[in-house]
Amino acid sequence: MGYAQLVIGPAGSGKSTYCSSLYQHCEAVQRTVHIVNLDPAAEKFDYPVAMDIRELISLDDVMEELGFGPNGGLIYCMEHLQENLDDWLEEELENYLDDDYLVFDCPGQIELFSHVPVLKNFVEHLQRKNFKVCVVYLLDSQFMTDVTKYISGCMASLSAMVQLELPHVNILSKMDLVTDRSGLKNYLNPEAPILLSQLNQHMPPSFAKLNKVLAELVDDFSMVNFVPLDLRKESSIQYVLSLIDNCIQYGEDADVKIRDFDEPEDD
Ligand SMILES: Nc1nc2c(ncn2[C@@H]2O[C@H](COP(=O)(O)OP(=O)(O)OP(=O)(O)O)[C@@H](O)[C@H]2O)c(=O)[nH]1
Ligand SMILES: [Mg+2]
Repeated sequence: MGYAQLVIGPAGSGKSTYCSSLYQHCEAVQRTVHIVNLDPAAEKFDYPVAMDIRELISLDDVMEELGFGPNGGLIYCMEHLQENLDDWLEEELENYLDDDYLVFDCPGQIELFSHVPVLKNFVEHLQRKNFKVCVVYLLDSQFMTDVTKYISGCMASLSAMVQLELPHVNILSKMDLVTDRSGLKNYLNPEAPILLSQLNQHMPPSFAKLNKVLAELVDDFSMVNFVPLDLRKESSIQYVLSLIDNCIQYGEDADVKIRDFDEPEDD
């Protein structure tokens, strides 16, 4: 049994920075995680790269040789990854043992978790290999400054939940940039009436009906809740990690084993 986080979210939401902070945190508490780069366009890393999609295919080559633009090129690369799950990924995974914990740093194009089945197939492959996978969706705290941006971020998260059907943790990243925390609660646990009134304030009256449906969707499902993450604080990273671990039952199996072993048997 292996464990995995699939770190997704809009471009620039802080995925790679999260991965590197997580790596450092784990190193400090003497826990091993392996960070995998799944972004064929990535150029520099603040974490040791355990596996790298660029060894399979690089965006530069695809753009140069096939004439794709950056976004089309990225989708091409990810589809190439999908076609190579049985060889490239399979071979790479052989380097990891049963209890290993992998963190996949994904590209930021939201197409990847809205309508292209690549990540879905990727995850299914991991599951066949006995990995327990949790989606970690990052949204930049700056999205709170504009409720219309925020709701689109929620929709993207919902779409990942629906498409990937996995345990899912939403994170509001870059909390160090938030100075005014007064309205924070409304964004961490959004409620329909508040969202609705804010949306209506920001959009022309013709959107009222749509706003109502959107606000209710986010609220009704109670699926979109965010956990704030402030990378300056070890306690914040620790808390987020414990939530994710809990979702994939990391550590629980080990506990059970110890308990089984310790407890005397009744005759
Ligand atoms: N202040 C602050 N800035 C951050 C934080 N996390 C990331 N950033 C900055 O936000 C920018 C984007 O961060 P990345 O980690 O590269 O974001 P990403 O989601 O990996 O971006 P893509 O891979 O391009 O989608 C960088 O300039 C980071 O320095 C944070 O917690 N606080
Ligand atoms: Mg990145």
